[in-house]
Amino acid sequence: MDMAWHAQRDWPILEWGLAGRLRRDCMEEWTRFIHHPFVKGLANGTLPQEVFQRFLIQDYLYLIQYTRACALSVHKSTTVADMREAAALVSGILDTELPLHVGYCKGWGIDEDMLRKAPESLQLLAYSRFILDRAQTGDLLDLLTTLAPCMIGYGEIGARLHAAPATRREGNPYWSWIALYGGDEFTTLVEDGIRRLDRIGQQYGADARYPMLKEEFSTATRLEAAFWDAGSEFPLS
Ligand SMILES: Cc1ncc(CO)c(N)n1
Repeated sequence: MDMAWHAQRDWPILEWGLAGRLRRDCMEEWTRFIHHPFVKGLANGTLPQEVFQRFLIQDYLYLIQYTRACALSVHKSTTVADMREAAALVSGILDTELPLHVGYCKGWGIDEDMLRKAPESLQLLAYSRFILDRAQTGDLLDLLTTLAPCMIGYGEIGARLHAAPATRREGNPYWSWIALYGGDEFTTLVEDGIRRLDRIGQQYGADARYPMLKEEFSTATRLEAAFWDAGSEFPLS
């Protein structure tokens, strides 16, 4: 029996609509992102703790920049319904995800002061400034397309690792990370994001603009793949 995880069978919405088309057309970059050695280290628990800590610090700084870009999606919305949806995502990150991240870092011995004082890595600078550029110069569709690999990719990684028989559960220090991104709450967020991208795509003429959208999705995916090494510049302590 084939035990491998297939989006088509295990999470079909991943292949649906505009997001599905972009993911398929950028499969080479996508594979490098979601099957990165860092992800394998999370799955089998062999990733060195210090490497994970340095990554978490950069990821916290990333979420702040990501939230600033999301805030611009409120400004770019042209209907009150779209504004509300965008604003809900901004408060969701500020009130739920960021405090969770701070609590999670504390469990790994990283306090808030360390988070605040940490220098931004080149990977973070490149990725966040790319997102903020698309957020400032593009419209709502450019922005949501640029933000899509982040949300969908972590959702797919979470779902894959959660389901894979090869993933170590007991005694794996990274199981809580896997459970978060493979859990129901994050899964629902990703599914809402996939539907929203498709709806905005239809509204904003995605078909005619597809080459540019593909470029945005592809670049963001390459930057996600590079981001696994975001902590590598900075030794702890
Ligand atoms: C770099 C990165 N991409 C995606 C996510 C998912 O929120 C995250 N926390 N960090």
